[in-house]
Formats: sequence, C-alpha cells, structure tokens
Amino acid sequence: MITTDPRPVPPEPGAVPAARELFVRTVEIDDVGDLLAALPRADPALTFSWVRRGEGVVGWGEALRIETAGADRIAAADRAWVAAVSAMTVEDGVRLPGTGPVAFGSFAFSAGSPAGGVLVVPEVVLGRREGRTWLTTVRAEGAAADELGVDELGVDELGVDELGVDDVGHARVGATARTLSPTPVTSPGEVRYADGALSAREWSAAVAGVIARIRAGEVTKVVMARDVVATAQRPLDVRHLLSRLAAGYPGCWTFSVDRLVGATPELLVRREKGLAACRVLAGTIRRTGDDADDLRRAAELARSSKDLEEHELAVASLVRALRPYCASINVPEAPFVLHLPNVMHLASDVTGVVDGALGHPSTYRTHTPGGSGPSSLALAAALHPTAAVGGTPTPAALAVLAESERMDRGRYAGPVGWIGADGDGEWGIGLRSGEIAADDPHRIRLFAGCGVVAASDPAAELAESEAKLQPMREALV
Ligand SMILES: C=C(O[C@H]1C=CC=C(C(=O)O)[C@@H]1O)C(=O)O
Repeated sequence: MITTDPRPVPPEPGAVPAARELFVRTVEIDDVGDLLAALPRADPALTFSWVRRGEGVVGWGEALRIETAGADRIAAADRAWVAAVSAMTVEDGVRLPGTGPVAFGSFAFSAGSPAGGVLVVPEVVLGRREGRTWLTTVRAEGAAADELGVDELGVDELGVDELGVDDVGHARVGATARTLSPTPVTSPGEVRYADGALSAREWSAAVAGVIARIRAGEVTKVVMARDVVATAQRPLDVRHLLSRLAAGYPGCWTFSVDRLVGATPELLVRREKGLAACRVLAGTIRRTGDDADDLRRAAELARSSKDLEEHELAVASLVRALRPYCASINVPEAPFVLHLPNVMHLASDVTGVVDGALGHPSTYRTHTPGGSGPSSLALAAALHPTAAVGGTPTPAALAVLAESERMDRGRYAGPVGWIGADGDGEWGIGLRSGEIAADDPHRIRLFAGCGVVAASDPAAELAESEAKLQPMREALV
C-alpha cells in the first residue's frame, strides 16, 4: 500500500511517492458468465465494479492503494498513477481497454471533504468486452506463490490448483477456467431508514431558500442534495447491492469502489484511443410506470423550458471545461430523453478529440494510438464538478449548496471509475449511490440531488429526490 495523502504537508506539484514494484499479468479466459456473480467476497472495501450491460471490469483484493486529499486530490492521484505504472512489469496478451493494470478510483465531491480520494489496484481483475473475457492478477515483484494468497483472492476457484503456477509465481489460468464459486451472497434483511443531515421537511425549506437566492440573482442554478441513512439487519454484502442495481438499471454503470456503491446514468468522461466522451444529464421527470403516460411525460420534458434551461447550463459548463483539452468538440444541437426505470432525463452526449500535445505525453505506457495527452483522470479533474452536480456559476453554486445542504457529500457526486496503464479509462459521476460506513457494515448513507433553478418548486424537487433514491432503496430489498 502506498499513500499520497498530502496532509500535513501538501506535495510539490508533480511530486509522487515511490511506487511499489508490481508484476501484472493479463490472460484471456473462457467466458465466466455474469461478472458480478464472480465476485468472491462480500466486503465493500475490497470489492470493485464498473459494469454496464454485462461488460466492464470487476476486481477484488488490494495490491496497491493511493490516497489523496484536498483540492488537488484528483490530479495528485493521476500523477501517482503514472509513477505507480512506471514501476510495474506488465504482461498483457489481450490489449483491450481494461486489460493490464487497472486502478479503480473514487473522489470526494468537495475539496475540503475528509473523504479525499483513492485509487486501488485490486489483486485480481476480471473483465469482459465484445465477447472476450480476461483475468488480470497483480502481485509484488518477487513474491512467492503462497504470498500471492490465491485462496484469499478467490482465484483458486478459477482452477489455478489444477493449472499450476508459472515461473514468476503467477497463477496460470488456462482457456478452460472453471466457473467461479464465490461465498454465498447474503441479503440485507430488514432495513430501517432515518433522516440524514436534514429531514424531508427541512430539506424542502432549504430548497425554498435556495430558490429565493436564485430569484434574487445571487446564482443561476444550484444542485441541492440530501442524504438518508439506511441500517440493515445484516452486514451489507456489496454483491447483493451490485447485482440488484445491474439487473434493475442495466443502462447505468454499476460501480463499487472503496465502499461507494451505485448505478450512475451519468458518464463524466471516458477517454479511449484519443477520444473523450461525456454524457451530460440535467432535467428530470419521474416515471409513472404507465407507458403511454411516460411517453407523454417524455415529450413534456423535452419541451419544458425549466428543464431545458437547466440542461443547457450543464452542457455549456462541461464544454467550457473540456475545450482546453480537445483539438475539436462535438456538441449535439438538442438533448435526447434518456429513459431509466425510475426517471427520465434530458441527456447530451458530448465528444471531443483529445489534444495529444497536452498533459503527460511521455509518461503513460502507450499501447493505443491515443495514449498521449491528458489522461482520463486528468480530464475528470478538469471537468469536476459539472453543473449537473454543482450548479452555475460553479464557485457561487458550491458556496450556496455547502451552506444549504448542511452535510458533507463524501464521495457522492464525485468522479468514480477506473483508469488503465495508458491513461484511458472511464469516470462516472457517483450518483444514485450510497456510501457504506467504514465503522459499521450495516449502515449506508444514500444520496440524491436535484438541480434547482428559478422556476423550481420545493415539493417537486423533494419528489424528484425520492425517485432518485429509488435504485438504492430497491437494491437494499
Ligand atoms: C444530482 C443528481 O442528478 C443529477 C443528474 C441528472 C439530473 C439531475 C437533475 O435533473 O436535477 C441532476 O443534475 C442525483 O441523482 O443525485
């Protein structure tokens, strides 16, 4: 484990700790079925996921941990990752996004939050893309096979015993990997809910106060979030939450990083082969469950001046932040309506060609033509917080929300995702999520936020926040 926590002395810009030498090996394996069902352990601190429509990466164990804090938390993690990767020996016979070394990360929404930021390289990563499945194992250089602790890692279930260990102590996994047999998944049992920082009534009053400040011209848009605390009868098995989220919300990115769990519909940024892609969401209407009525509501959302204004602000702020990093940007003329099981959103997919002359051109290991320029994490650092989670203009909106929400958001609404050795990766916005307490595995804080503009109504925003809490409430059943 390495730690780059800049407290008490902030690091010099560009300073990174000495990285631990790691040996990383990716091999192609037979399809193992549901990636999430392969996760061997219940522990939310050591179980990682970034899965959408059955594809993505999951991981378990901890080979390397990078911790950061403060305003520089995302960029510092990016620098530490470059140093960590440079100390790795990599054997990657698959060479797809998500193969080779992968770090899962999660960052606090606010610079001042004690939640800081973290990148973790799991000991085992299992991935699937376009019908190909791979397994990556990570161990300290020179470690003996028993130090790898294959039983602990759950890799033994892949048939390692039979296939043996290679000359560098690495589990050899053949093309005939057997089905994984993780420990049984447990459900949470009875779940009790309690108010978070504010009761529903107090939060509505706070929203009314923010609307008044917006109407007075202090800010244009503020995203107001609230939290609810759920306490389960049994310790939370993160796999239960992940499988329910993925089944209920297949179009969202189902994530688990360092106790933050959720299914986000919003992609902060993906960088792949020199292209950046962002999905901006802002403007929401609840679904009723009646298809005809939902279609009528979707049309209403697409015409709603309140929602269109909220959406335009979000797109404009994202484009402003992304432009300096891109040689060209494509912004759709109008948003589309994204249908999720609980809500519909106005959505815009913004893409850009990353400027390869910027960033750390020589520091990333490159196996793709686009492996130079700002990494996915550097782009996430530049884009966070978007107007979809902060507001407009950003500094004033952040000040208003901090005063009005009266809570620390922790990692909610911060970047969450993964980065590979070449800097490519995917970072979502940590929405529709909850953070499992470090000191009590029964407790999880759920979050939901709503973009508040001059035309907002507190009761409607409260109802919208309830709809946004639905995925996590359903996952806890
Ligand atoms: C802040 C959240 O949603 C954002 C993303 C999509 C639509 C939003 C809205 O319409 O208010 C929010 O900006 C949340 O889900 O907690």
